[in-house]
Amino acid sequence: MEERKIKIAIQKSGRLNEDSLKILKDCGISVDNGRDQLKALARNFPMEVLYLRNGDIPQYLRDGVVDLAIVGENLLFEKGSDLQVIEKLGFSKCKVSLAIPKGQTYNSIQDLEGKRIATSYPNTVKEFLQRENINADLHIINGSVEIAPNIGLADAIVDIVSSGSTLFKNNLKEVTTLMRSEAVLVASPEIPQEINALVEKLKFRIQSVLNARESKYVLLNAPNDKIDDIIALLPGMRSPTVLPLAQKGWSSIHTVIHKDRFWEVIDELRAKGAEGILVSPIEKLVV
Ligand SMILES: Nc1ncnc2c1ncn2[C@@H]1O[C@H](COP(=O)(O)OP(=O)(O)OP(=O)(O)O)[C@@H](O)[C@H]1O
Ligand SMILES: O=P(O)(O)OC[C@H]1O[C@H](OP(=O)(O)OP(=O)(O)O)[C@H](O)[C@@H]1O
Ligand SMILES: [Mg+2]
Repeated sequence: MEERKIKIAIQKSGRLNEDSLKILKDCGISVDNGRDQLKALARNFPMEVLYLRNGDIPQYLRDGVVDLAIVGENLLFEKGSDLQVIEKLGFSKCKVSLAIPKGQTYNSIQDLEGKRIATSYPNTVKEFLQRENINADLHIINGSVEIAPNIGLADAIVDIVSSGSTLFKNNLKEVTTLMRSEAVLVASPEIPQEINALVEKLKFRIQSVLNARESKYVLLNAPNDKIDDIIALLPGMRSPTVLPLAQKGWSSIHTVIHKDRFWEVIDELRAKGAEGILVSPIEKLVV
């Protein structure tokens, strides 16, 4: 019998499409980009990719039409809170925020009482208003939400904010954040047992890719009498590798540094006498 493949849903076009395909590619799984077709078979992994509208994906997961999907966390909050997130993927980071016209004063959430709020995320806004004990009128619009206050349709909006440039261009200011979001891998509650091992295999690959994206491989040279001081600075994986250089009295030290600590550690290393510091990206990091 033919092996059952993983069916994964990816956004057909939009913010998540490219990075979703990129993460699969980094996992060694290559597929066509979905520009011309709605379904594609991966070339080197038992996987079928379905290219769908983001907003439709929660229902497909629920029905078991797909086993896995990559969506924004904010969409799950809006219409998929019953679905299980199996991995945060670290891209498409954004906020869902409330914004009002720049010229308006804002003291507290209470200012929204009785106001009109335009949004594409009604459930998210309703939950927020309920939590804050506020009554407001919701206007549901599917796109270009930021235009609503300028055309007199609403007093405030709730929409996605990333760089803030769309708010800026529309003369709006962010006043509060309802939630933070990033792309996530989500599972269907109906995943058949026969593909559990495949799902685990994919998860393992994704984790190795994400670990690698977070870290840098660092090589440096140091005089032998500085090695202990330098090693004390290095977080490393287990402990750094120290190899003698051809030049007497010197060694080469190899280690892995988390990208968030990177510049801080490099400055400290230089201060302790490290030289010839070479930094490279890591392709996969299996821990
Ligand atoms: N400016 C942005 N910066 C970062 N992430 C974003 C941004 N805009 C949207 N996102 C994230 O990408 C997801 C998809 O957004 P996008 O606008 O591409 O599609 P959509 O209109 O929500 O869905 P559909 O596929 O149904 O048309 C959002 O749910 C959000 O998580
Ligand atoms: O803070 P910024 O960096 O400006 O990003 C925020 C904008 O990005 C998204 O729209 P998108 O470009 O996806 O267009 P859409 O309305 O067609 O979905 C979102 O709906 C905001 O309008
Ligand atoms: Mg959008």
